[in-house]
Amino acid sequence: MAFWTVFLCTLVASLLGGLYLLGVFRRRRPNEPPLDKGIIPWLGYALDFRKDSSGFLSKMQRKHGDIFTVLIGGYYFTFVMDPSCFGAIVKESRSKLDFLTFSAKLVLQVFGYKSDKNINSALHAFNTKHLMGEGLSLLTQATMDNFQKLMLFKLSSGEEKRPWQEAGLFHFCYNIVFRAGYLALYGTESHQGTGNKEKAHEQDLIHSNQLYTEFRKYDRLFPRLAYAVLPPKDKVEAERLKRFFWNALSVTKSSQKENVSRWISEQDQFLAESGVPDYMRDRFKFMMLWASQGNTGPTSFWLLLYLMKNPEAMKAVKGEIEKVLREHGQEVKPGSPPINITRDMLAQTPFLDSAVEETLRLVAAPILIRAVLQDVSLKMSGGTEYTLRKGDRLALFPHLSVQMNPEIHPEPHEFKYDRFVNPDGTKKDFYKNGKRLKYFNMPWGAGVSICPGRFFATAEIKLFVSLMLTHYDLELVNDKEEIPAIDSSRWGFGTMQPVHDVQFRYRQRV
Ligand code: HEM
Repeated sequence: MAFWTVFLCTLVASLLGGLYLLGVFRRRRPNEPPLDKGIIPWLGYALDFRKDSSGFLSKMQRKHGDIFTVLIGGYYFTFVMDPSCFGAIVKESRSKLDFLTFSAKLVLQVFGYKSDKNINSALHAFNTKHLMGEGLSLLTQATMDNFQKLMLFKLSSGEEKRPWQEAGLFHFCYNIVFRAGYLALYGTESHQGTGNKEKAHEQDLIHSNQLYTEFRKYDRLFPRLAYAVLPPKDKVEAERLKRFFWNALSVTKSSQKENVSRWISEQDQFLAESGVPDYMRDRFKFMMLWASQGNTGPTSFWLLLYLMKNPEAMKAVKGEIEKVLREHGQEVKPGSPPINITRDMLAQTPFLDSAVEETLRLVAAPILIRAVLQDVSLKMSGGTEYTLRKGDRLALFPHLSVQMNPEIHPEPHEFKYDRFVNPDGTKKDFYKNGKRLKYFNMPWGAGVSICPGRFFATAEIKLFVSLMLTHYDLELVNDKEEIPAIDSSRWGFGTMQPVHDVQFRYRQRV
C-alpha cells in the first residue's frame, strides 16, 4: 500500500513538473505584458519564429501591440517594440538585465568557446584600444594594403584596358572584403625564412581564398546551428568546419605569421596569461573571425548593389570620393600607383557615410537579447508600466520596430542614399510622435553589447566601395533585374543575405 502511495505521488509530481516545464501553468500576472504561448506546449512559436522571425514579430505586434511575451522553445521572450523605452532597457543595470548569460550559451554551442565573465569584461579594453582611436588608423591602413593586393593588379604599359569579367556580386564582395579583413587582423605569411616576398604574397592569396570557401560553408549552416536544429549530416559537417578553423587559426599556426593585428595578438596574449589553454584560445580566435567577417562583406554587397540600381546615388557618392582624392593629390590614371585612402580621408565623405548607414538600416537585423535576472518594471511611451518577470528573456528587434518603422523613416523600403545627412553634410535628427529619438538605427546593437568593431567595419566597407568605384568599370549583367529578396531564415544574425546572387561585370580601369 505504502509503495503504491509513493509511486502515485511520484507520478503525479513528475506529471505536474513536466506540465510546468511545458509552460501549461504559466498565467499572465497583473501589470505583465500580453502573454501568448501558442498552441504547442514548450515549443510555443519556435517554428514560426525560426522560419521568418520578422514576419512572426510583425504579426504579434499587430495582435498585441508594442510589448508582448511569447513562448519560444521553452523560454519566455518579452519583445519590446517601442523605441522610446530602449534607452531605459539599454541603461538598466547588469544585475537586472544581463547580456552574458544568453551569449555564453550561444558561443559555446556555435564556436565551442567557454566564456568567462571576468575575462570577457577585461577583453573590452582591447576593443577600445585597437578598434577605435589610434589603433583604428593602423588597422585601416593594413586593410587598405590588403585591398590593393587583392583587387589592383598593375598593368605593365598602363595603357591597354583589361577585359570584362563576370561574377556574382555577393560572392565577389564577400570574398574580397573577407580576405582583406582577415589578412589585416590575423596577419600574413611570414617571408622571414625564405626572404621571398612574392611567394609569401601568393600564399596569402591562396590561403585566404581557401579560408573564405570554408567560412561560407559554415556561414550557411550558422542559423540552424544556432537554433540547434541541424540534421545529423550537417551536424557532422559543422563539427568538421569548427575543427578546420580551430586548426587554421591555432596558436601554433599564428606564431608563423607576421603583421598580426594588435587587436588579435594582445587579446590572445591576455588569454594565455590568464591561464586559458591553447585549444580554447584557438576557439576564441574562431569566434572573433566570425564576429569580424560575417557581416562586413554582405553589407558591402548590398551597398554596391543599391548604388548600381540608383544612378543619382551612384553619381553623388562617386563624385564625393573623387573630390576627396583630388583634394589629397591623388588621381586614377594610366600608369599611376593605386590610390591610397587614409582614415582622415574617410572622415570627409558625409554622403558615403549616409549611404552606408542607409544600407545598414535596410539589411542589418540583429535581435538583442538580455536575461531578466530580477523583476524589472518598464514604462512605455503611452505611460503604461509593465513588469518583466525574473527568469524570462527580454528581446529587441530594431529592424522592425525602428529601422523599417514608417513613422521614423518614411518610405522605409526605399534606399535613399542621403536619408541620414542634411544638404550641408551635417547629420539628420529623427523623430517619433514629435519626440527626438536617440535610437533611430541600430545595426550595431546597443549598450554593453554594442559592436566594438563598428568603426572598423564602416572603414572597411567605405574603402572597398571607394576602390570599386574609382578603379573599376561596373555594370549589372541585367540592369532590369530586381534587388533580390532577403533570406528570411537569417533574421537576428546581423546583416541579412540575399536569396540569390546578382550577376555583374567588372573591368579594372587602370
Ligand atoms: C557591418 C558589419 C558589422 C555588423 C552589422 C556588426 C554587428 C554587430 C552586432 C549587432 C553586435 C551585437 C550583438 C548582440 O548584442 O548580441 C556585434 C557584436 C560584436 N562585433 Fe560586430 N558587426 C560588424 C562588424 C564587426 C567587425 C569588423 C568586428 C571586429 C573587427 C566586430 C566585432 C564584434 C565583437 C567582438 C562583438 C561582440 C561584442 C560583445 O560580446 O560584447 N564586428 N556586432
